[in-house]
Amino acid sequence: MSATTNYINELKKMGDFLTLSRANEWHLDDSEFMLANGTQVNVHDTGVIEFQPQVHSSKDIVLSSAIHGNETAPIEICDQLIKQVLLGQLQLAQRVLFIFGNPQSINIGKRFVTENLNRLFNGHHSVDGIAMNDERRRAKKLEDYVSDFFTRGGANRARCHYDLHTAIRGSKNDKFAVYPFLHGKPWKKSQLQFLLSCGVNTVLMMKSAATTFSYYSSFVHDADSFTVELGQVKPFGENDMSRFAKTRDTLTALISQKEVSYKEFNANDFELFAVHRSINRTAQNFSFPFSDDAENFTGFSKGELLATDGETCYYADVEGEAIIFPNADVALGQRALLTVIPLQLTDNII
Ligand SMILES: O=C(O)CCC(=O)N[C@@H](CCC(=O)O)C(=O)O
Ligand SMILES: [Zn+2]
Repeated sequence: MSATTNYINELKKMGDFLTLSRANEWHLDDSEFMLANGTQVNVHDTGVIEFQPQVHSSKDIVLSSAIHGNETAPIEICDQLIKQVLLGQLQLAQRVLFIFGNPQSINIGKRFVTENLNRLFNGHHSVDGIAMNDERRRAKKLEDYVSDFFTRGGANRARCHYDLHTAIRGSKNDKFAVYPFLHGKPWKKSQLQFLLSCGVNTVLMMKSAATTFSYYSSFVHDADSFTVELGQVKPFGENDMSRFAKTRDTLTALISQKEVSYKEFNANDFELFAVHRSINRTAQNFSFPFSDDAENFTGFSKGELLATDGETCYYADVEGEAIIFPNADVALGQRALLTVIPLQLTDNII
């Protein structure tokens, strides 16, 4: 029996695509098969599995996790959903592409192996003069799988991509989403309603292009795409999965129902923030004046020190400027801190 036939039989029996992906860190031969309920399954690579239901569908949905390998809660959520589909316990109504981004980084329990995968999308994987590595090759492949998935779905279908993460630090607003820069296109209430149903009431609106997976799908494929932060990083086995029940139930409904109705849009249900600025680390001696347990969304008074990058000191220039994703250990040239300020809804929302 070939290795591929072997893994197909095992998948049909156990539904454990996560273990299969972790056992094949950077490559898995592709394969296709059909479930008893008529769902077409395509394994494109390690960590990349597509489901197409027999019924007519209207949405092409990408659910990614493990773009950072130590962010385990989203991996567990997706693992459960994939198992339910493979074992015929969940009947899909929509096309879905699940992605475990970086199986080797899951195995080593780290954010990445050589380089942060989420800084390599939108073409940043291939830059003249910079040597390729496993994460760069993986970023390119993931772009291609997403591109192929949306292209085969065809035009005039709803496209969405939820890239699921957890944050390194605790957050005053435990769950939040990053809405990639839309280049002037309007934000969508329907997407905020979906996020709220997931238990995410806090959204940061980016104001510039990025190298992230969610920005790639949004910019290149016009998908409704978000980075979704589902609480704080924990090792496998330490996540209280009851904290993710709303997210799991909403994702289940999204992929298994023809249409899902959400609570009517009410701006008061949300806390929206505009990204005020992004501070990059450019010097070896980069530091924050606050402790490692300072939470995301902690606000600073105007004039307070936010970060020191070599000779440059950054001070809050707006009252209440709040910190997001502070990380002094990033590679030189990369984002070490985002700051945000509250955003009042404008009319650029439909
Ligand atoms: O908590 C942190 O410092 C990082 C959590 C994380 O991985 N966040 C994403 C956000 C991506 C985006 O800006 O859309 C990342 O840093 O890649
Ligand atoms: Zn992450």
